Amino acid sequence: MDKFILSLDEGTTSARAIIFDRESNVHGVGQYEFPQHYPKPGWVEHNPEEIWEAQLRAIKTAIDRAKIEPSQIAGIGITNQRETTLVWDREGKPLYNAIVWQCRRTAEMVEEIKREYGAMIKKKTGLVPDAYFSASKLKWLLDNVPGLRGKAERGEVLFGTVDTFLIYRLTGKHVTDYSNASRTMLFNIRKLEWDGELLELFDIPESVLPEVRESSEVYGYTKREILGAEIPVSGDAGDQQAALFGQAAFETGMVKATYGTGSFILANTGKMVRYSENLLTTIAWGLRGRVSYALEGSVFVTGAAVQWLRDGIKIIQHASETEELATKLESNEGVYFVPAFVGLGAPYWDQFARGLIIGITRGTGREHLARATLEAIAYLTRDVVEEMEKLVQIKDLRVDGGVTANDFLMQFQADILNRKVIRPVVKETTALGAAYLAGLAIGYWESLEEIKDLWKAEKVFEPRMDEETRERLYRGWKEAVKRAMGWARVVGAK
Ligand SMILES: Nc1ncnc2c1ncn2[C@@H]1O[C@H](COP(=O)(O)OP(=O)(O)O)[C@@H](O)[C@H]1O
Ligand SMILES: O=P(O)(O)OC[C@H](O)CO
Repeated sequence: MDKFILSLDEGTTSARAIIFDRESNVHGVGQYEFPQHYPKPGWVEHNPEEIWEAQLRAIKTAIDRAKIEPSQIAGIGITNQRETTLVWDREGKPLYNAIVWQCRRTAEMVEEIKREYGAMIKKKTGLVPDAYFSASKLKWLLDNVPGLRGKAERGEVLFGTVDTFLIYRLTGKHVTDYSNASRTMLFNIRKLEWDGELLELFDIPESVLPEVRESSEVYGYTKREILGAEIPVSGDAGDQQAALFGQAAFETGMVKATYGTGSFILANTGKMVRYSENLLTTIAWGLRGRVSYALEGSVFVTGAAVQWLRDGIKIIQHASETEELATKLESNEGVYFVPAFVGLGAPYWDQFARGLIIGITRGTGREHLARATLEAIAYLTRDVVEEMEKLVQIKDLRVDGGVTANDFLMQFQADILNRKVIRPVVKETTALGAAYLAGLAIGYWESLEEIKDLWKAEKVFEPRMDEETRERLYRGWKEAVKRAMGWARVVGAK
């Protein structure tokens, strides 16, 4: 009987499950959204039970649609929204809502820590201190959830990112992988261990931490009552690292951009730990006794700005309408939109920036806002690629994620970068990367060479904008960003 790999892609807004075969064809997909909770301005939470339910339903739907038996699943790969912080007890019961990566509740705490310890943190973890990462979120939980610290000190609390929570529920094992650990701001990326000094700084008891493993190995087997079969869970990577893997970007200098809720641009730097002032150094994966590193530019809001046009100000009904609206105009006519809803990530790292639309005249309409939103996504990517280029030579950009369905944006991206933008045939690169990691651990795929051969381009966008236009547009963007920075401080908002 044919065997398949099941990949779980637990994202910020929905949980997906995808069944792949050896040629990386998709046989079944299940996807369910779950609620976002915003208890206060700038705060973002998920209910872990809602994540779990969505993920389980997605698994069952994917298996049904693929018309296979659970016993035909050779292995399971897990990939996840990163940094989002959960605590639960030994029975697997959540002790609070998950604090989502976008949540700003610890921004002030991190500003203080950054002033004194910024350089030390960057050296050890590769990260620019920010409320984005798990460390301050976990400290907040231990300091604010009644009784939690006491329980933690008695060894009754388990911490983890979403991968760890799912693996715990599926197998009963408390583990994570190098790529996810590298996003906590508690993990030493050179020594490959939890860092004592950082644990002390954030006041985190060691007993809550998961064991850190490679991204491709058997962590445990699914409990029989869940799927009626004991299936090895054998791959785990943060979603952006998994996408780099799924794009077969195995060589130094290869770059991918995933455009979803936010955008995440990663360059493989191989064995080299490269530091950039305004980018993150992160672990790409641990595989077959070797750790690979990456440089990352994390842009917090891109596709979410398109969602805001749809659900916030309601000027469109479907995300795809932005393409038609944008192409009604010859140019942006001077209108720029900086979607700094939760501050700005790479390369600006301004926790207090806020969204801005500038250049509005009486003639400004929906099409200008749509175009400015799509253009912003491309400018934000160029901001990151320019920083990366200072350290690695970049040839072209492999792209994936929901937003890449937008051909106007992909062409504009190629134009504004003056580089080829390549979209692959398999769009589910993140899930595919996790599937590959799971399959490599159990011999479903043998080698990286085999995987490289499976990667195929669907469309190549060639740059065709003249230099004068490109640089003039980009200068306008840089000016708009300056005006958005620090705004929450100006108006005294938290
Ligand atoms: N045709 C399109 N043009 C622009 N944005 C789009 C289009 N289709 C989807 N999106 C955006 O893509 C995002 C969803 O992409 P996805 O990769 O599923 O994100 P995530 O994994 O972060 O949940 C949404 O924010 C949506 O607004
Ligand atoms: O859920 P996504 O795909 O937007 O990814 C979120 C990132 O992992 C956050 O670092």
